[in-house]
Amino acid sequence: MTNDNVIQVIGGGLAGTEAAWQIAQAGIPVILHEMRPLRSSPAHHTEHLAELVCSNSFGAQASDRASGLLHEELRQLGSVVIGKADSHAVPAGGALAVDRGQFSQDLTETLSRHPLIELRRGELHAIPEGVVVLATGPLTSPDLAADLHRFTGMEYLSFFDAASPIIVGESIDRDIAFLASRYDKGDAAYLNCPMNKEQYLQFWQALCTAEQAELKDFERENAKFFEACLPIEELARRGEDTMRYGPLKPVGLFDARKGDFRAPENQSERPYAVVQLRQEDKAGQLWNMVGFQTNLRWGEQKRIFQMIPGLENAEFVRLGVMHRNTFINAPQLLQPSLQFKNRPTLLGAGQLIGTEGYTAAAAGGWLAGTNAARIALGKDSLVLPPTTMMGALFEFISSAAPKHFQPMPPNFGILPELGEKIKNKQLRYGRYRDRSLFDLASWKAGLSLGLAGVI
Ligand SMILES: Cc1cc2nc3c(=O)[nH]c(=O)nc-3n(C[C@H](O)[C@H](O)[C@H](O)COP(=O)(O)OP(=O)(O)OC[C@H]3O[C@@H](n4cnc5c(N)ncnc54)[C@H](O)[C@@H]3O)c2cc1C
Repeated sequence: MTNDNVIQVIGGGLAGTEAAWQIAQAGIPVILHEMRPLRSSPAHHTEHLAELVCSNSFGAQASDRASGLLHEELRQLGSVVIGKADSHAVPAGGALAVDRGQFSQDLTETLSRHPLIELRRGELHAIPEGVVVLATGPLTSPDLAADLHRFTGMEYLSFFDAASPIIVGESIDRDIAFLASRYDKGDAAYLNCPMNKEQYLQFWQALCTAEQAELKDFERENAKFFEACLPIEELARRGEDTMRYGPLKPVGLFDARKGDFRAPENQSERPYAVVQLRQEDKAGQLWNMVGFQTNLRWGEQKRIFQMIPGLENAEFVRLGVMHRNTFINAPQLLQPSLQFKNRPTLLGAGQLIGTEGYTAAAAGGWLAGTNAARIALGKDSLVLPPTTMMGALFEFISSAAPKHFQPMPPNFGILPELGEKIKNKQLRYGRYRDRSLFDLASWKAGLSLGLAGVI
């Protein structure tokens, strides 16, 4: 590809894939650089674009939830990532979960077929000239990270994130595990492993005393975890009941083989704790352990997770791992258009700029890609965060941290009614009822991790 107008996107993860697609759809040629498979990150396993490194879920679908709202808006904005997520959805109650293999393979093929996209395999060691979208994620390769460090003159921020194990479906004991979605929402999509009190307490004790994998530099700096994705052993250490109020909460789950869960005589059948498994692939051959991200030694993972009723003979195709995720201090370095303040032709997207999670990465990729195309086309006005949630978030950021952001125009995107409600704090989100708008938005959609360093 020789066109002078060509835009370079670095990183073929969730954000880079979306950005490259939006640029190409705007009629601009784009080179998408992806270092895999020539060089892999510690968390990726395949050579495909938009690989999901841990859970296969993009979060709740309902449009009054932060993730669902972003899904809906991204759909309307022509997001290729959410479009393909819809095409490869697997049953997951009220969540948008995908067959990760089919999803990433389809995106790789779709982008490779686009006449304006050149998928170039190889690691970039320095930020190139021209219009560039930087989307190398939380595990940016060390050379490029050093170049970015030189360019920004600022230290990275970081936290630790972990991935959970995946189990072969046939090795799960279906006489014990039962199919159900919490509160009977949607299809009975999850496999649930019920525990009585004694089983739970033994399991809890085992987790509290289990051997951790080597933490290397993690220990020295007193590891900060991402609170929305804590390792299961860290939850266990926080108290006997913490897991029962988190991923193992027993409410809304009942084994239909035991009768009607609403009947008073069946109340005693309620489990003390429940481990949930979410379907990984369309065929239902693989299941991932929901909320079981972990940094235990692999031998310990097998020993302890096989204590879970129904998983006594579980065969693991992937075990949990933990990685340090780094990101830049976005509020100090970026404009709301995602352009770097000191080089407007360079844009950032995805978790590199602090937007944690698959859905948020796609949203940032959409915005950075759209703006990069507009810059290359010489358009003078740039799109600001266009979705309701992003709009609400940036509005909030503007008022909370005026020194870091320009005020947003009163534009609440394409679901204006919801946006207004969020802005006026009228809309509360189920389990986040007691939290502020900032907490809610930061968890799902924002530049919050960047903000955490400055507010
Ligand atoms: C261990 C772990 C567990 C996680 N669990 C979850 C979860 O359960 N749910 C969730 O929603 N989110 C989870 N996340 C976060 C999620 O993975 C990210 O938010 C999301 O993938 C970010 O998308 P991205 O495009 O910014 O980065 P990525 O998806 O990581 O993509 C970045 C891409 O850039 C490439 N790259 C890096 N450096 C270079 C270079 N120099 N040259 C060329 N290419 C390069 C990488 O190979 C990669 O393909 C987890 C992250 C980690 C690390």
